[in-house]
Amino acid sequence: MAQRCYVVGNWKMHGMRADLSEARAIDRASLRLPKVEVAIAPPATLIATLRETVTQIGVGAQNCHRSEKGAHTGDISAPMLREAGADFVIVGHSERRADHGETNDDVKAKAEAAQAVDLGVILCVGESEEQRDSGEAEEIVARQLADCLPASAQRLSVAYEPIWAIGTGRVPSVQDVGTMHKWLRAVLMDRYGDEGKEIRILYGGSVKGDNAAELLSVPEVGGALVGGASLTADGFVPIIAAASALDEG
Ligand SMILES: O=C[C@H](O)COP(=O)(O)O
Repeated sequence: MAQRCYVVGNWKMHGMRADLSEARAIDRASLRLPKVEVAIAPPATLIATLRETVTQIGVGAQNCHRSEKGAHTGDISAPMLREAGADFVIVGHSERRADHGETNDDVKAKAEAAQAVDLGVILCVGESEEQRDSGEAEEIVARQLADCLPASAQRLSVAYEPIWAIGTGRVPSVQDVGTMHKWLRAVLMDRYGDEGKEIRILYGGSVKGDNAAELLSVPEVGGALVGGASLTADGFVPIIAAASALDEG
């Protein structure tokens, strides 16, 4: 069965209670666009409230600890996120790798911790500008993915996010996105066999209403992980609408 396109907003360190009105508007719009699976990952402080606020869209977290509990001041575990109302968690975002020194081993452990409590996982990978310029982006990102993959494909999605495209307004060519997604699909099938065919591979990095249709129509692109443009209904709904229109086309 063909899966719905998955469009996920990562609010990063943005969002106060007042911003939930945007999430409500996105939720209402999503009711009119049921062919697309929509979700928002707000900051942890808003997960429980967002869960109670929306009815159509998924609610996720942006990180979890690799352990279930313990002496880890300031951290939040996967079971805690689940209890707060999260459906999924993003792991391995390049901002977490850069800001908190997360390694591929950490990312894999976090993904497995999330799966252990039946949270969906969006596992992020992506190359730096230097790696792209050196002509080795595909090999490097495919290896990064192979090193991060959890033992099971349960509720797993992957997000390809070239670091140089995040928040910059720059996007790779559709050819480059297509080539990368093909490589990532090969890694997933190599690891999980036929199950690897079903894993959605999202594209992330400067997705907006005006480039979403083009990016989402690339073969093997199963959705989008959206930062800045997901913070408002005006920015996010056109992306969801573009995904919905593609499905009809
Ligand atoms: O997780 C989302 C990405 O980092 C993309 O962010 P952006 O849409 O602001 O470029």
